[in-house]
Amino acid sequence: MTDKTKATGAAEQDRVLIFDTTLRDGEQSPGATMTHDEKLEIAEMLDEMGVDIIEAGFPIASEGDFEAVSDIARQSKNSVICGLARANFKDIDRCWEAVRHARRPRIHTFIGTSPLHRAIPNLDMDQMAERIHETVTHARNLCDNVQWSPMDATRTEHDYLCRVVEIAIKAGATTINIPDTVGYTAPRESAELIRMLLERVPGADTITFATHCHNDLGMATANALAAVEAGARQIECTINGLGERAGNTALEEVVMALKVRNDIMPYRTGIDTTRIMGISRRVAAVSGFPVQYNKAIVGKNAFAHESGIHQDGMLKNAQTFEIMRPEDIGLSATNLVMGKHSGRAALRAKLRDLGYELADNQLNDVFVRFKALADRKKEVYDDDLVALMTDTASEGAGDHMQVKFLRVICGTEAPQSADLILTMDGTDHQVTAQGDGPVDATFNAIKKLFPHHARLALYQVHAVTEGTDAQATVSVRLEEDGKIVTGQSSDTDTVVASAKAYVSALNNLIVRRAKTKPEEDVKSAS
Ligand SMILES: CC(=O)SCCNC(=O)CCNC(=O)[C@H](O)C(C)(C)COP(=O)(O)OP(=O)(O)OC[C@H]1O[C@@H](n2cnc3c(N)ncnc32)[C@H](O)[C@@H]1OP(=O)(O)O
Ligand SMILES: CC(C)C(=O)C(=O)O
Ligand SMILES: [Mn+2]
Repeated sequence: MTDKTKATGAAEQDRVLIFDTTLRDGEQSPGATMTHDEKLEIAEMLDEMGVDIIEAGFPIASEGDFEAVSDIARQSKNSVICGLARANFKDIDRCWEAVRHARRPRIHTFIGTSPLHRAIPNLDMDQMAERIHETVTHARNLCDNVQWSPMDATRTEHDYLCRVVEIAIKAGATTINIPDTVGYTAPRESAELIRMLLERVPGADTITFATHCHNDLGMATANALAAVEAGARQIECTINGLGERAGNTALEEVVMALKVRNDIMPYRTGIDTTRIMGISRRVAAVSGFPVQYNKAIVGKNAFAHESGIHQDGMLKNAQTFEIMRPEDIGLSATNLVMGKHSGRAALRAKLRDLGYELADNQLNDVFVRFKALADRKKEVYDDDLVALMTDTASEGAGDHMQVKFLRVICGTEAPQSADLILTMDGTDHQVTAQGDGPVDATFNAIKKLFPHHARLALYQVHAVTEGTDAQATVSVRLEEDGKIVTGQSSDTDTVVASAKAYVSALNNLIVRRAKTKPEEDVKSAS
């Protein structure tokens, strides 16, 4: 074993560590905020799929971030749990307080080292070098697993970059991450930078180099892979490439590229690739960022063939037009067409393919919903079933209210109006309200029955499948006193889906209030 493999903890030189930052850099995408429970769920899925390091959040950023990182640390099984901290003792202490609950904690501290970024905290080169020495030393005194990042490394002078990387290594950093913060580099340059650091920095062979790329010029995956070929052994990435601006390197892309082109990139990851589709769908749902149809690996069209020559080739030999098998990323291997004549056995098999393992009583419940949907739709597609499962998961047995009846009058003559019956704690309440459009009228009706001050932070609709009988999935995000809750629902009627999503968010809000306020306050607030 070489010194380098000792430092990475990897058994062999060909092992590339996967560092997922969906919950930190991914969540920084404007509008991608996830709730506490959603973060825990995604972290569990990341852990189970074999992600080596999960960056769970930025603990100093808010109480919510701190709680999320602490709880993810507590629930972690195999993954290293990492939190982000700026280059100051307060951030680092707060980060340690959160990650220390993990079986394998890591502190990730960073500072911008390029000329543009050095000007922000107004530090000259020497002062910044001193700050790096102090903060990495402090982090290392708390935790034996410390990652340091020179933010905007790809626009930092090489001599200065070598100098600060050496300081961080001497102060005890075990991983040095080289971020292309603004997605500026290109593959050859990305590789040369890692090679240059490995050659010039004393001690570089004792730590792991990581690559952290952004997709501003569409090169995040290529840049990350180039860095690996030059010696980086940790790739920082996010599910679906979620992240600031144009996003980060997509986990599914680098992992599948290393698997499919192992002949020319002989590196291994520890990822169970059959879980890719499941987590991609879940991250899309909870972040409210749908995956574009032609997205590599996880896009709806990634394995779809419509043109005759392609279909002919596929029928004769799938390898003619497919470089990987759909099953490898967890896409349905069976070709069961689901509709109103399907039974429980087919539904169970189909849901298993989609990543849902159900007990008998759960299956019975889902089957009733499936039949109701199949009565309204000719064919129930995989995405319809995923929407159905998401709906089932977001409805709790202890929900305070449910939509019982909704009739909306809409059309060219304003105002539109909604007749609504909500069952609230077992009692039906009826109301009529008007609004600017059917959804506005419906939301006004709900608000009349359940007055509140939560702000509607997001209302998003997308069609689950094609066709005029397609289901609509609606996501609603509400914000109250800095706390965020979401609700989701699907229905072939967009307004019904909207009403149910709004009510689901309000049910979550009630739970949230109960967790943060004394009993009496909760009652009076509603
Ligand atoms: C490239 C990246 O992804 S970096 C991570 C970016 N992520 C985020 O910013 C999300 C979370 N951030 C937040 O919640 C807030 O910005 C907080 C809580 C961290 C800080 O909030 P505030 O104290 O109000 O500061 P604000 O955001 O206005 O400005 C950032 C401050 O941090 C300083 N700073 C920024 N980066 C660093 C760093 N790496 N090390 C030390 N200080 C830093 C800035 O100089 C500025 O301080 P100043 O106001 O004294 O000049
Ligand atoms: C905090 C750092 C690693 C970052 O996200 C970036 O530079 O893009
Ligand atoms: Mn980043």
